[in-house]
Amino acid sequence: HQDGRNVAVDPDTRRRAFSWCRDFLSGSWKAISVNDFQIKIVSGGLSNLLYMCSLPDDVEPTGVEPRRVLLRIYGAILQVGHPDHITIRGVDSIVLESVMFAILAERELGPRLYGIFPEGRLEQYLPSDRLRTEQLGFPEISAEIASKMARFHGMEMPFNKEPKWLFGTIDRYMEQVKTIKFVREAHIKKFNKLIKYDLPAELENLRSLLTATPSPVVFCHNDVQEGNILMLDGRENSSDKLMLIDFEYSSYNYRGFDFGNHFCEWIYDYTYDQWPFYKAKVENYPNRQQQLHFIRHYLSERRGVAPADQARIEEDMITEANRFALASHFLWGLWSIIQAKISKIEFGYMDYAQHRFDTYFKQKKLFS
Ligand SMILES: CN(C)c1cc[n+](Cc2ccc(CCc3ccccc3)cc2)cc1
Repeated sequence: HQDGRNVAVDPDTRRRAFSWCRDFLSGSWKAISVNDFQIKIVSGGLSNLLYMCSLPDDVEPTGVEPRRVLLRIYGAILQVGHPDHITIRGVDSIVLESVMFAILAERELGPRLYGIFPEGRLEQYLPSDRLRTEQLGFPEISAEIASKMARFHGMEMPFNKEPKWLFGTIDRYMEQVKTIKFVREAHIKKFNKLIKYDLPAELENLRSLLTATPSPVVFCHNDVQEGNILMLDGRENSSDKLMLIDFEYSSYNYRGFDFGNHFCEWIYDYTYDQWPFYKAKVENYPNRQQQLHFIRHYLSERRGVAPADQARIEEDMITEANRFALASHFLWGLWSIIQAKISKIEFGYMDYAQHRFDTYFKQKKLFS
């Protein structure tokens, strides 16, 4: 639970938050004063600022308005390619992401949406905990992640259905990596080690391998990792206890990427509190039996598949997932090299990139 540190919220944010809650939630929110208004910081990351806003305990909602909401204030993001200045997030991505959030909210696949305005939005506050990396492998949890992913993939969304996100993003990152000039000795040494992989040549091998790997184009989450999965409070005995969140990178994409990327995230624990601030255990990558378990629950949303076909379908999906896992290593490996240059967050991005590419070449031998 991130009930927010005791950090006081600055008066200006308190005033703006209060007026958004009053104007967009209405009901009892119009009956309280700014002093009665409760606000606590949930997370003050660089990309988004999150606050929990509540009515005072002794005030009940008069109608359908929620008594507690999550206020998200869009942060400026680091525009890659211009590492020396922060630009305001591109308008197009805010509009697309807001439409996506609203549609998923209405279809009950994401948190409810109570207010939306240029600076941010008011979302349903979900009492919950984020999953821990080790929980991804728990059979019951893995089964529910698979069925939530299947529901996500079944969505018809008003976005471009050309599957250009994966290699469009990889190609863009590759161009940026080619122009990066590291100055810190530690970065230069690690970068020179990475160069030995001849990544531009390897990218062409990956492109042809995946072109030869059939994978349906569906609406993908693209970042199904433990930090983006909520374990909802009070659902201990329910089979519906998880919610996928953070759709910032969602797009039409090859289904295999969501499988393989999620399988890769079983390896990486980002909560490690010492350098390099992640823990990698390649042995945690799901084995064949765990992959089958995931795929069977993903397919269980489907009806009437003949048993003989089922075995063949499962086998093909295992190949599909493990080949697209290579794209996950490649994509986030390149992303991490760029972050090493532009990010202010203390994290072993170059070490992480090296690990992703090392694992890429190891798994390539096994799966392709
Ligand atoms: C942009 N995007 C959807 C992703 C980027 C990277 N990754 C892999 C990944 C995830 C998390 C991290 C750790 C980021 C972090 C940095 C400092 C402190 C805590 C976490 C690194 C790489 C997944 C998705």
